[in-house]
Amino acid sequence: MSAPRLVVHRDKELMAQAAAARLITAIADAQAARGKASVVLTGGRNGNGLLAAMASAPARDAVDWSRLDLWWGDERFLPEGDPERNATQAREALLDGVPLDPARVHAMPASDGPHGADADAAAGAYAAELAAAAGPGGSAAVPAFDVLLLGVGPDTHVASLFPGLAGVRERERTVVGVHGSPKPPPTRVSLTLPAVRAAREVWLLAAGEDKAEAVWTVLSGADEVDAPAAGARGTERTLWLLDEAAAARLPADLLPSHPA
Ligand SMILES: O=C(O)[C@H](O)[C@@H](O)[C@H](O)[C@H](O)COP(=O)(O)O
Repeated sequence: MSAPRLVVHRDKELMAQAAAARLITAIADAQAARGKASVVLTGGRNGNGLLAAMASAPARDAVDWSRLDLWWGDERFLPEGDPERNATQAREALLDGVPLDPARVHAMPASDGPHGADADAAAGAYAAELAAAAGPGGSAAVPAFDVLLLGVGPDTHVASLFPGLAGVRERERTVVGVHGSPKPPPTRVSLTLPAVRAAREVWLLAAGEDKAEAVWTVLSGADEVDAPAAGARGTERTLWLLDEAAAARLPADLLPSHPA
């Protein structure tokens, strides 16, 4: 397992713009190599900031949007169209402005969907959708995601996997219902770490001084149950995309030799 790579940018705006350019290139490279690309989106300020930066990126349409499969790492379990849903925010930031194939946009179920208010049933349905999409190159249960994005919470959570809670301890299922989330809303649906670790590349996004302790905790060797971001790694690469404020607590030996 290769060590995580860090890239530190001047501030959160530049981090979002650079991450957007990096994602555009990664998608275009995957599509050139395999004819399609599969990306897992994340919610939160950094995740949505990246999508907004993609929307205005000069190279945006180097992506063949019609051959891009989009999934989510987690979702707030709310009614369809709720402004707090990650899918709603992603559509506003980018998705409604690019020619995606709707059949390739896999939003997690809403709380007023076919599973009603049963987040565990919604999680099971999303796991089945992932398994149906898993082809050659993927694990038995999820597609071979090219890039899986994760915002990192100040408590080191990623997706809706929170320190010490049941979701981060899950080792069999790929998607779980989350109840009692410390970050509102309390009910969510989330990929688990086994699903995260099936991705070729995992990119962790952290900007702002409120993330500095979490970044230091995780990169200093914390256990994944205590610090879920510590369990987020790709089969080919794990990349931390930071700004200087979020990297401020890192000792010199953990910092990249040259700031980006
Ligand atoms: O549903 C969510 O809220 C996100 O998926 C969550 O995992 C988010 O990525 C982190 O909490 C970081 O959020 P910020 O970037 O806003 O700090």
